[in-house]
Amino acid sequence: MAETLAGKIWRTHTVRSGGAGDDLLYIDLQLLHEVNSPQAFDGLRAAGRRVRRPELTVGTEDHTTPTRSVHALDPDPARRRQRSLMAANCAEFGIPLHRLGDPSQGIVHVIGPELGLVRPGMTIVCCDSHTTTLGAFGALAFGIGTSHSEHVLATQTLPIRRPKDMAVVVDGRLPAGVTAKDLVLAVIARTGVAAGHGHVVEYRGQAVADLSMEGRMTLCNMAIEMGARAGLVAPDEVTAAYLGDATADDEAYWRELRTDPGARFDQEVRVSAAGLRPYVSWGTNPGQSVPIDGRVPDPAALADPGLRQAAERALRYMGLRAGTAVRDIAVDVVFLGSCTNARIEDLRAAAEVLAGRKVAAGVRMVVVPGSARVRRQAVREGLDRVFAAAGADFRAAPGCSMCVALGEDRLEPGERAASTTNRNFEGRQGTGARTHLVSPPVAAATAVAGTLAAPSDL
Ligand SMILES: CC(C)[C@H](C(=O)O)[C@@H](O)C(=O)O
Ligand code: SF4
Repeated sequence: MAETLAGKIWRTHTVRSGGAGDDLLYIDLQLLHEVNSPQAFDGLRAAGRRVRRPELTVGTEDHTTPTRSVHALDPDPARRRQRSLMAANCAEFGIPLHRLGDPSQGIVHVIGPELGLVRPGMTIVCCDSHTTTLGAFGALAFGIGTSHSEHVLATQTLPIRRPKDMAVVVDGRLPAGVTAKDLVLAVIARTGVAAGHGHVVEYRGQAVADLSMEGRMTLCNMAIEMGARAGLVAPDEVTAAYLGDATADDEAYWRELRTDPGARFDQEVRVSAAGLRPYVSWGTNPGQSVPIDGRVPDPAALADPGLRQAAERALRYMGLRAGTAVRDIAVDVVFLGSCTNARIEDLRAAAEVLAGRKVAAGVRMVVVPGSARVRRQAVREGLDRVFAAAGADFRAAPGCSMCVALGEDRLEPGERAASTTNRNFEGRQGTGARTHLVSPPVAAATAVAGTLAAPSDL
Protein backbone atom coordinates (compact mmCIF):
# COMPACT_ATOMS: atom_id res chain seq x y z
CA MET A 1 0.00 0.00 0.00
CA ALA A 2 1.21 3.50 -0.86
CA GLU A 3 2.54 5.16 2.30
CA THR A 4 3.44 8.67 3.37
CA LEU A 5 6.95 9.42 4.62
CA ALA A 6 5.59 9.92 8.14
CA GLY A 7 3.79 6.59 7.86
CA LYS A 8 7.00 4.78 6.89
CA ILE A 9 9.01 6.20 9.78
CA TRP A 10 6.16 5.40 12.13
CA ARG A 11 5.80 1.80 10.91
CA THR A 12 9.52 1.06 11.14
CA HIS A 13 9.62 2.37 14.72
CA THR A 14 6.47 0.73 16.03
CA VAL A 15 7.41 -1.72 18.79
CA ARG A 16 3.79 -2.59 19.53
CA SER A 17 0.70 -1.48 17.67
CA GLY A 18 -2.11 -0.10 19.79
CA GLY A 19 -4.88 -0.30 17.21
CA ALA A 20 -7.09 2.75 17.67
CA GLY A 21 -5.15 3.72 20.81
CA ASP A 22 -1.50 4.50 21.43
CA ASP A 23 1.25 2.73 19.55
CA LEU A 24 4.52 2.12 21.34
CA LEU A 25 7.17 3.91 19.30
CA TYR A 26 10.92 3.36 19.50
CA ILE A 27 12.76 6.66 19.94
CA ASP A 28 16.20 7.09 18.39
CA LEU A 29 17.19 10.27 20.20
CA GLN A 30 15.99 12.40 23.10
CA LEU A 31 17.29 15.94 23.54
CA LEU A 32 16.97 17.75 26.85
CA HIS A 33 17.16 21.33 28.09
CA GLU A 34 17.06 22.83 31.54
CA VAL A 35 13.45 24.03 31.66
CA ASN A 36 11.40 20.85 31.48
CA SER A 37 13.79 18.08 32.41
CA PRO A 38 13.84 18.22 36.25
CA GLN A 39 10.40 16.61 36.64
CA ALA A 40 11.37 13.73 34.36
CA PHE A 41 14.50 13.00 36.40
CA ASP A 42 12.58 13.30 39.66
CA GLY A 43 10.15 10.70 38.32
CA LEU A 44 12.98 8.33 37.44
CA ARG A 45 14.51 8.68 40.87
CA ALA A 46 11.18 8.13 42.62
CA ALA A 47 10.69 4.91 40.64
CA GLY A 48 14.28 3.79 41.22
CA ARG A 49 14.92 3.61 37.45
CA ARG A 50 18.01 4.31 35.39
CA VAL A 51 18.19 5.87 31.93
CA ARG A 52 17.83 3.03 29.43
CA ARG A 53 20.07 4.50 26.71
CA PRO A 54 22.06 7.49 28.01
CA GLU A 55 24.07 7.46 24.76
CA LEU A 56 20.87 8.29 22.85
CA THR A 57 20.19 11.26 25.12
CA VAL A 58 21.91 14.67 24.95
CA GLY A 59 21.36 17.81 27.01
CA THR A 60 22.11 21.50 26.59
CA GLU A 61 21.48 24.74 28.46
CA ASP A 62 19.72 27.35 26.36
CA HIS A 63 16.48 28.90 27.61
CA THR A 64 17.80 30.77 30.63
CA THR A 65 21.52 31.26 29.94
CA PRO A 66 23.13 34.73 29.95
CA THR A 67 24.20 35.98 26.52
CA ARG A 68 26.61 38.81 27.36
CA SER A 69 29.44 36.50 28.35
CA VAL A 70 29.98 32.79 28.77
CA HIS A 71 31.54 33.60 32.14
CA ALA A 72 28.75 35.87 33.37
CA LEU A 73 27.30 34.94 36.69
CA ASP A 74 23.56 34.90 36.26
CA PRO A 75 22.19 37.35 38.84
CA ASP A 76 19.04 35.28 39.23
CA PRO A 77 19.43 32.46 41.80
CA ALA A 78 16.39 30.54 40.53
CA ARG A 79 17.85 30.31 37.04
CA ARG A 80 21.25 29.33 38.44
CA ARG A 81 19.61 26.60 40.50
CA GLN A 82 17.66 25.31 37.51
CA ARG A 83 20.84 24.94 35.48
CA SER A 84 22.86 23.33 38.27
CA LEU A 85 20.03 20.88 38.76
CA MET A 86 20.20 19.97 35.08
CA ALA A 87 23.96 19.44 35.39
CA ALA A 88 23.55 17.29 38.51
CA ASN A 89 20.81 15.21 36.84
CA CYS A 90 22.84 14.65 33.68
CA ALA A 91 25.90 13.67 35.75
CA GLU A 92 23.89 11.27 37.91
CA PHE A 93 22.30 9.53 34.92
CA GLY A 94 25.35 9.56 32.62
CA ILE A 95 23.93 11.94 30.02
CA PRO A 96 26.27 14.24 28.06
CA LEU A 97 25.46 17.91 28.68
CA HIS A 98 26.64 21.03 26.85
CA ARG A 99 26.82 23.79 29.43
CA LEU A 100 27.36 27.48 28.81
CA GLY A 101 30.97 27.88 27.67
CA ASP A 102 31.10 24.41 26.08
CA PRO A 103 32.07 24.75 22.38
CA SER A 104 28.93 22.82 21.34
CA GLN A 105 26.43 24.63 23.58
CA GLY A 106 23.45 26.36 22.02
CA ILE A 107 19.73 26.21 21.45
CA VAL A 108 18.69 22.58 21.62
CA HIS A 109 17.17 22.53 18.12
CA VAL A 110 20.28 24.14 16.64
CA ILE A 111 22.92 21.90 18.21
CA GLY A 112 21.30 18.53 17.39
CA PRO A 113 22.11 18.79 13.67
CA GLU A 114 25.49 20.41 14.39
CA LEU A 115 26.54 17.45 16.48
CA GLY A 116 25.55 15.09 13.66
CA LEU A 117 22.87 13.54 15.85
CA VAL A 118 20.02 14.05 13.40
CA ARG A 119 19.69 11.68 10.43
CA PRO A 120 16.87 10.97 7.99
CA GLY A 121 14.37 8.38 9.12
CA MET A 122 14.95 8.83 12.86
CA THR A 123 12.43 9.42 15.61
CA ILE A 124 13.47 12.30 17.87
CA VAL A 125 11.79 13.82 20.90
CA CYS A 126 12.46 16.68 23.30
CA CYS A 127 10.33 18.38 25.94
CA ASP A 128 9.99 21.36 23.67
CA SER A 129 7.43 22.21 21.03
CA HIS A 130 9.94 23.39 18.42
CA THR A 131 11.55 19.97 18.19
CA THR A 132 9.62 19.95 14.88
CA THR A 133 12.64 21.86 13.46
CA LEU A 134 14.50 18.59 12.97
CA GLY A 135 11.86 17.32 10.54
CA ALA A 136 13.89 19.23 7.95
CA PHE A 137 16.16 16.15 7.82
CA GLY A 138 13.33 13.76 7.07
CA ALA A 139 13.25 12.70 10.72
CA LEU A 140 10.03 12.43 12.68
CA ALA A 141 10.71 14.92 15.46
CA PHE A 142 8.24 16.32 17.93
CA GLY A 143 7.77 17.84 21.35
CA ILE A 144 6.55 15.75 24.28
CA GLY A 145 5.52 16.43 27.88
CA THR A 146 7.60 15.69 30.95
CA SER A 147 5.90 12.41 31.89
CA HIS A 148 6.51 11.14 28.37
CA SER A 149 10.09 12.36 28.58
CA GLU A 150 10.49 10.25 31.71
CA HIS A 151 8.99 7.27 29.84
CA VAL A 152 11.52 7.69 27.03
CA LEU A 153 14.40 8.07 29.49
CA ALA A 154 13.37 4.87 31.24
CA THR A 155 12.50 2.72 28.22
CA GLN A 156 13.60 4.48 25.00
CA THR A 157 10.01 4.09 23.82
CA LEU A 158 6.99 6.37 23.75
CA PRO A 159 3.27 5.54 23.90
CA ILE A 160 1.64 7.79 21.30
CA ARG A 161 -1.23 7.73 18.85
CA ARG A 162 -0.42 7.84 15.16
CA PRO A 163 -1.08 11.41 13.88
CA LYS A 164 -2.87 12.10 10.61
CA ASP A 165 -1.04 13.17 7.46
CA MET A 166 -1.22 16.66 6.01
CA ALA A 167 0.58 17.96 2.92
CA VAL A 168 1.54 21.58 2.41
CA VAL A 169 2.51 21.75 -1.25
CA VAL A 170 4.37 24.87 -2.34
CA ASP A 171 4.31 25.05 -6.15
CA GLY A 172 6.65 27.22 -8.20
CA ARG A 173 9.68 29.15 -7.04
CA LEU A 174 10.05 31.76 -4.32
CA PRO A 175 10.80 35.24 -5.72
CA ALA A 176 14.18 36.77 -4.86
CA GLY A 177 14.20 38.23 -1.35
CA VAL A 178 11.47 35.90 -0.09
CA THR A 179 12.74 33.45 2.53
CA ALA A 180 11.54 30.26 4.22
CA LYS A 181 10.32 32.45 7.12
CA ASP A 182 8.12 34.48 4.78
CA LEU A 183 6.83 31.27 3.25
CA VAL A 184 5.87 29.74 6.57
CA LEU A 185 4.21 32.95 7.78
CA ALA A 186 2.27 33.11 4.50
CA VAL A 187 1.17 29.49 4.92
CA ILE A 188 0.00 30.05 8.51
CA ALA A 189 -1.72 33.31 7.53
CA ARG A 190 -3.72 31.23 5.07
CA THR A 191 -4.41 28.10 7.15
CA GLY A 192 -4.73 29.66 10.59
CA VAL A 193 -2.99 28.44 13.72
CA ALA A 194 -5.04 25.28 14.28
CA ALA A 195 -5.21 23.71 10.81
CA GLY A 196 -2.45 21.21 11.47
CA HIS A 197 -3.86 19.94 14.75
CA GLY A 198 -3.22 16.20 15.16
CA HIS A 199 -1.28 16.01 11.87
CA VAL A 200 2.26 15.59 10.70
CA VAL A 201 2.76 18.20 7.98
CA GLU A 202 4.93 17.17 5.06
CA TYR A 203 6.15 20.19 3.11
CA ARG A 204 6.38 19.35 -0.57
CA GLY A 205 6.77 21.00 -3.95
CA GLN A 206 9.39 22.86 -5.95
CA ALA A 207 9.85 25.79 -3.55
CA VAL A 208 10.54 23.39 -0.67
CA ALA A 209 13.01 21.34 -2.72
CA ASP A 210 14.78 24.62 -3.57
CA LEU A 211 15.32 25.52 0.11
CA SER A 212 18.63 25.00 1.87
CA MET A 213 18.65 22.75 4.94
CA GLU A 214 18.60 25.85 7.10
CA GLY A 215 15.54 27.17 5.26
CA ARG A 216 13.86 23.79 5.72
CA MET A 217 14.63 23.96 9.44
CA THR A 218 12.91 27.36 9.61
CA LEU A 219 9.90 25.92 7.81
CA CYS A 220 9.64 22.83 10.05
CA ASN A 221 10.34 24.92 13.16
CA MET A 222 7.03 26.69 12.68
CA ALA A 223 4.95 23.61 11.86
CA ILE A 224 3.90 23.73 15.51
CA GLU A 225 2.63 27.28 14.97
CA MET A 226 -0.05 25.92 12.65
CA GLY A 227 -0.90 23.39 15.33
CA ALA A 228 0.89 20.41 13.76
CA ARG A 229 2.55 17.61 15.73
CA ALA A 230 5.57 17.66 13.43
CA GLY A 231 6.89 19.07 10.16
CA LEU A 232 8.71 16.97 7.61
CA VAL A 233 10.71 17.38 4.43
CA ALA A 234 11.78 14.26 2.52
CA PRO A 235 15.56 13.84 2.38
CA ASP A 236 17.19 14.55 -0.99
CA GLU A 237 20.54 15.62 -2.47
CA VAL A 238 20.42 18.84 -0.44
CA THR A 239 20.13 16.78 2.75
CA ALA A 240 22.90 14.41 1.71
CA ALA A 241 25.23 17.29 0.77
CA TYR A 242 24.57 19.02 4.11
CA LEU A 243 25.25 15.87 6.11
CA GLY A 244 28.30 15.24 3.97
CA ASP A 245 29.02 11.68 5.10
CA ALA A 246 26.34 9.55 3.49
CA THR A 247 27.43 6.03 2.59
CA ALA A 248 25.96 4.19 -0.39
CA ASP A 249 23.77 2.29 2.08
CA ASP A 250 22.52 5.53 3.61
CA GLU A 251 21.66 6.92 0.21
CA ALA A 252 19.80 3.78 -0.80
CA TYR A 253 17.83 3.93 2.46
CA TRP A 254 17.12 7.65 2.13
CA ARG A 255 15.73 7.12 -1.38
CA GLU A 256 13.00 5.03 0.24
CA LEU A 257 12.26 7.81 2.69
CA ARG A 258 9.66 9.59 0.63
CA THR A 259 5.94 9.54 0.25
CA ASP A 260 4.93 6.92 -2.31
CA PRO A 261 3.06 8.09 -5.40
CA GLY A 262 -0.65 7.74 -4.72
CA ALA A 263 -0.30 7.85 -0.92
CA ARG A 264 -3.23 9.59 0.71
CA PHE A 265 -2.96 12.70 2.89
CA ASP A 266 -5.85 13.44 5.25
CA GLN A 267 -5.54 17.14 4.36
CA GLU A 268 -3.75 19.05 1.64
CA VAL A 269 -3.01 22.77 1.32
CA ARG A 270 -1.53 24.19 -1.91
CA VAL A 271 0.31 27.45 -2.02
CA SER A 272 1.85 29.16 -5.01
CA ALA A 273 5.33 30.50 -4.25
CA ALA A 274 5.52 32.90 -7.17
CA GLY A 275 3.35 35.68 -5.77
CA LEU A 276 4.78 35.67 -2.22
CA ARG A 277 6.44 38.68 -0.64
CA PRO A 278 8.19 39.18 2.69
CA TYR A 279 5.63 38.60 5.45
CA VAL A 280 5.28 40.37 8.79
CA SER A 281 2.95 39.58 11.69
CA TRP A 282 0.78 42.44 12.93
CA GLY A 283 -1.10 40.60 15.69
CA THR A 284 -0.60 38.20 18.56
CA ASN A 285 -0.47 34.89 16.73
CA PRO A 286 1.63 33.95 13.69
CA GLY A 287 -1.48 33.59 11.53
CA GLN A 288 -2.10 37.32 11.94
CA SER A 289 0.46 38.15 9.26
CA VAL A 290 0.38 40.16 6.03
CA PRO A 291 2.85 41.01 3.26
CA ILE A 292 5.21 43.87 4.07
CA ASP A 293 3.44 46.12 1.55
CA GLY A 294 0.11 45.41 3.22
CA ARG A 295 -1.89 47.19 5.91
CA VAL A 296 -3.06 46.27 9.37
CA PRO A 297 -6.43 44.67 8.64
CA ASP A 298 -9.75 46.01 9.81
CA PRO A 299 -11.34 43.50 12.22
CA ALA A 300 -14.78 44.71 11.10
CA ALA A 301 -14.06 43.21 7.67
CA LEU A 302 -13.64 39.71 9.16
CA ALA A 303 -16.77 37.59 8.76
CA ASP A 304 -15.86 35.00 11.42
CA PRO A 305 -16.80 36.39 14.86
CA GLY A 306 -13.99 34.48 16.60
CA LEU A 307 -11.36 35.83 14.21
CA ARG A 308 -12.87 39.32 14.48
CA GLN A 309 -12.67 39.36 18.26
CA ALA A 310 -9.14 37.99 18.22
CA ALA A 311 -8.10 40.70 15.76
CA GLU A 312 -9.70 43.46 17.86
CA ARG A 313 -7.92 42.27 20.96
CA ALA A 314 -4.64 41.89 19.08
CA LEU A 315 -4.84 45.46 17.77
CA ARG A 316 -5.46 46.78 21.28
CA TYR A 317 -2.51 44.82 22.70
CA MET A 318 -0.24 45.75 19.81
CA GLY A 319 -1.24 49.42 19.99
CA LEU A 320 -2.10 49.49 16.28
CA ARG A 321 -4.91 51.00 14.25
CA ALA A 322 -6.66 49.20 11.40
CA GLY A 323 -5.55 50.44 8.00
CA THR A 324 -2.05 51.49 9.10
CA ALA A 325 0.52 50.64 6.44
CA VAL A 326 2.86 47.97 7.81
CA ARG A 327 5.84 50.01 6.60
CA ASP A 328 4.73 52.91 8.84
CA ILE A 329 5.11 50.89 12.04
CA ALA A 330 8.17 52.07 14.00
CA VAL A 331 10.05 49.64 16.25
CA ASP A 332 12.18 50.06 19.39
CA VAL A 333 14.09 46.80 19.18
CA VAL A 334 15.22 44.34 16.51
CA PHE A 335 16.00 40.82 17.68
CA LEU A 336 17.89 38.44 15.41
CA GLY A 337 17.94 35.10 17.16
CA SER A 338 16.11 31.86 18.13
CA CYS A 339 15.86 28.34 16.80
CA THR A 340 13.80 29.71 13.92
CA ASN A 341 16.41 32.07 12.51
CA ALA A 342 19.79 32.17 14.28
CA ARG A 343 21.81 29.78 12.17
CA ILE A 344 24.72 30.94 10.06
CA GLU A 345 22.70 31.62 6.90
CA ASP A 346 20.35 33.83 8.92
CA LEU A 347 23.26 35.84 10.32
CA ARG A 348 24.79 36.13 6.85
CA ALA A 349 21.51 37.33 5.36
CA ALA A 350 21.16 40.03 8.02
CA ALA A 351 24.81 41.07 7.78
CA GLU A 352 24.51 41.44 4.02
CA VAL A 353 21.78 44.03 4.55
CA LEU A 354 23.59 45.78 7.41
CA ALA A 355 26.97 46.04 5.65
CA GLY A 356 27.87 49.70 5.17
CA ARG A 357 24.70 50.82 6.95
CA LYS A 358 23.77 51.90 10.49
CA VAL A 359 21.06 50.83 12.86
CA ALA A 360 18.63 53.79 13.08
CA ALA A 361 18.97 56.16 16.02
CA GLY A 362 16.73 55.06 18.88
CA VAL A 363 16.60 51.44 17.72
CA ARG A 364 18.37 48.69 19.65
CA MET A 365 19.41 45.66 17.60
CA VAL A 366 20.40 42.51 19.46
CA VAL A 367 21.93 39.52 17.66
CA VAL A 368 22.14 36.25 19.57
CA PRO A 369 23.64 33.31 17.66
CA GLY A 370 21.79 30.00 17.87
CA SER A 371 24.86 28.13 19.05
CA ALA A 372 28.51 28.55 19.99
CA ARG A 373 29.40 26.99 16.64
CA VAL A 374 27.29 29.49 14.74
CA ARG A 375 29.02 32.26 16.65
CA ARG A 376 32.50 30.97 15.85
CA GLN A 377 31.61 30.66 12.17
CA ALA A 378 30.17 34.19 12.15
CA VAL A 379 33.40 35.53 13.63
CA ARG A 380 35.47 33.58 11.09
CA GLU A 381 33.47 35.27 8.35
CA GLY A 382 33.81 38.74 9.91
CA LEU A 383 30.06 39.08 10.51
CA ASP A 384 30.78 40.23 14.07
CA ARG A 385 32.56 43.27 12.62
CA VAL A 386 29.65 44.01 10.29
CA PHE A 387 27.22 43.91 13.22
CA ALA A 388 29.47 46.07 15.38
CA ALA A 389 30.06 48.65 12.61
CA ALA A 390 26.31 48.92 12.09
CA GLY A 391 25.77 49.46 15.81
CA ALA A 392 24.13 46.10 16.52
CA ASP A 393 24.85 44.26 19.76
CA PHE A 394 26.28 40.86 18.77
CA ARG A 395 26.15 38.79 21.93
CA ALA A 396 28.99 36.66 23.22
CA ALA A 397 26.96 33.59 24.14
CA PRO A 398 24.20 31.69 22.36
CA GLY A 399 20.76 30.85 23.73
CA CYS A 400 17.04 31.46 23.44
CA SER A 401 17.47 34.95 24.89
CA MET A 402 14.76 37.41 23.94
CA CYS A 403 12.72 34.79 22.08
CA VAL A 404 11.06 33.76 25.31
CA ALA A 405 12.23 36.12 28.07
CA LEU A 406 13.11 33.32 30.48
CA GLY A 407 16.63 34.68 30.98
CA GLU A 408 17.97 38.21 31.37
CA ASP A 409 17.13 39.42 27.88
CA ARG A 410 13.65 40.76 27.35
CA LEU A 411 11.65 43.69 26.04
CA GLU A 412 10.38 46.39 28.38
CA PRO A 413 6.61 46.80 28.77
CA GLY A 414 5.15 48.48 25.67
CA GLU A 415 8.32 48.07 23.61
CA ARG A 416 7.82 46.97 20.02
CA ALA A 417 10.19 44.58 18.30
CA ALA A 418 10.81 43.15 14.88
CA SER A 419 11.88 39.65 15.84
CA THR A 420 13.07 36.65 13.84
CA THR A 421 11.41 34.33 16.37
CA ASN A 422 8.33 32.14 16.01
CA ARG A 423 5.85 33.26 18.68
CA ASN A 424 4.18 36.63 19.16
CA PHE A 425 1.55 35.99 21.83
CA GLU A 426 0.94 38.55 24.57
CA GLY A 427 3.90 38.82 26.89
CA ARG A 428 6.07 36.33 24.98
CA GLN A 429 9.12 38.61 24.82
CA GLY A 430 8.41 40.29 28.16
CA THR A 431 5.38 41.65 29.98
CA GLY A 432 3.50 44.04 27.70
CA ALA A 433 6.01 43.50 24.89
CA ARG A 434 4.87 43.75 21.27
CA THR A 435 6.32 41.38 18.71
CA HIS A 436 6.34 41.48 14.92
CA LEU A 437 7.61 38.20 13.47
CA VAL A 438 9.93 38.76 10.52
CA SER A 439 12.68 37.13 8.44
CA PRO A 440 16.37 37.97 9.03
CA PRO A 441 16.62 40.30 5.97
CA VAL A 442 13.48 42.14 7.08
CA ALA A 443 14.85 42.36 10.64
CA ALA A 444 18.06 43.95 9.36
CA ALA A 445 16.27 46.34 7.00
CA THR A 446 13.91 47.33 9.81
CA ALA A 447 16.84 48.07 12.10
CA VAL A 448 18.24 50.45 9.48
CA ALA A 449 14.92 52.09 8.55
CA GLY A 450 13.53 52.23 12.10
CA THR A 451 10.18 51.13 10.66
CA LEU A 452 9.18 47.71 9.33
CA ALA A 453 10.99 47.42 6.01
CA ALA A 454 12.33 44.98 3.43
CA PRO A 455 15.89 45.32 2.08
CA SER A 456 14.44 46.62 -1.19
CA ASP A 457 13.00 49.60 0.73
CA LEU A 458 16.43 50.86 1.79
C1 LIG B 1 10.22 26.43 27.42
C2 LIG B 1 9.85 25.44 26.36
C3 LIG B 1 9.27 24.26 26.95
C4 LIG B 1 9.05 26.09 25.26
C5 LIG B 1 8.51 25.12 24.21
O1 LIG B 1 8.06 24.03 24.46
O2 LIG B 1 8.49 25.44 23.05
C6 LIG B 1 9.87 27.15 24.58
O3 LIG B 1 10.98 26.62 23.95
C7 LIG B 1 9.03 27.92 23.62
O4 LIG B 1 9.48 28.17 22.51
O5 LIG B 1 7.93 28.32 23.99
S1 SF4 C 1 14.68 29.81 20.77
FE1 SF4 C 1 12.61 30.29 21.40
S2 SF4 C 1 11.31 28.89 20.28
FE2 SF4 C 1 13.37 28.10 20.20
S3 SF4 C 1 13.52 26.67 21.88
FE3 SF4 C 1 14.25 28.64 22.61
S4 SF4 C 1 12.45 29.60 23.51
FE4 SF4 C 1 11.72 27.92 22.26
